[in-house]
Amino acid sequence: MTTNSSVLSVRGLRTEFLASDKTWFPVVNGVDLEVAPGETLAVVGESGCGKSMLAHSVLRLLPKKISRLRDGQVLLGDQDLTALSDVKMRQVRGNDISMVFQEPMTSLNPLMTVGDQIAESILEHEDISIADAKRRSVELMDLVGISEPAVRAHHYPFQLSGGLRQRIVIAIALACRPKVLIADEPTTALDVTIQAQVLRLIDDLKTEIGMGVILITHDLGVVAEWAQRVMIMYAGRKVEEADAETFFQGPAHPYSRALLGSVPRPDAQIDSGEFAPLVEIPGTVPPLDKLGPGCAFADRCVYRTADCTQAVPDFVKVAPGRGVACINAGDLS
Ligand SMILES: Nc1ncnc2c1ncn2[C@@H]1O[C@H](COP(=O)(O)OP(=O)(O)OP(=O)(O)O)[C@@H](O)[C@H]1O
Repeated sequence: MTTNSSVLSVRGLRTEFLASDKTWFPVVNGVDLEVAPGETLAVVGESGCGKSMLAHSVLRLLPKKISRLRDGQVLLGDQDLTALSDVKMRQVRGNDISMVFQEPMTSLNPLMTVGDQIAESILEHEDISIADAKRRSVELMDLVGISEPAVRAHHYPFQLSGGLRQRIVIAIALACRPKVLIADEPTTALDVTIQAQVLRLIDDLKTEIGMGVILITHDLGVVAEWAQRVMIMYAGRKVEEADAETFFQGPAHPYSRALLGSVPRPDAQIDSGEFAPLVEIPGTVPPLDKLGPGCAFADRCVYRTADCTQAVPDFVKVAPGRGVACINAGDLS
């Protein structure tokens, strides 16, 4: 069972990929998470840290043959999604859990008008007439910021810009009023103004229908504005979790600190009125199939000590809703 306050509960999730030498290596490694109704949990980390694979594992959309869900539970209410048949899992997807991917074309049918695609999604989940579903699809298009929705409802995906297509995908994802929405960089293709509109839309609906949101993003500005809780991933593992306010006041993991140092912040304004330059984190995320025995961040960490390369640090809960996986976290200045 999920806890009373959670709509989705992930326990000890481990997903593996097949390396070129035919051995399996973890890309999601023992991850736990909880999402409450009406809450946005931001999942943050550099490219290749396993954020998308975490989302794909929850939805059981992993590429077959080269990847496998090795361990763990994904609890939606009292249902463990890892134990469902493929048929049952298809009913859960797009009904109880929806996902918005980075690339909208992967989610749209090129041979159907966008209005019909939204209406079809509504009809799958609600007992209303086709005419009402079409009317609702136009309303949803309006809601996600598409001008002239009644006209554009008759367009095919290829006739719309990338940004408009992404808004259609979001309309489809929200049409069934899911319990959980997983949004993987949902606004990457959109300009900043539209990005804020779309995030506000997700936020409004989240509050209105008590949906839990997992928001995967590289953008800490987006996290600060829209997320209540933050989970930082590095090399397939959860390295820090905190409520957003606590996190921004004082991130506990050296990686989180480095990430926060790498974004321009209004409070970092320097005297000339310019923003302080970005601080890059030296090095890159190591290949996940070649990780050593210690902390995967050790090579890039300014707080590294000899012990860091001995063993992978445990994720330790330091306060309710707060945890960190760093043996030196308590001593960072
Ligand atoms: N198709 C694939 N084949 C082999 N390995 C893969 C594949 N997709 C992902 N991986 C492995 O999974 C790891 C995590 O990838 P994932 O896409 O989850 O990262 P991410 O944090 O979502 O990055 P991004 O922000 O760029 O989307 C990669 O570093 C890689 O080792």
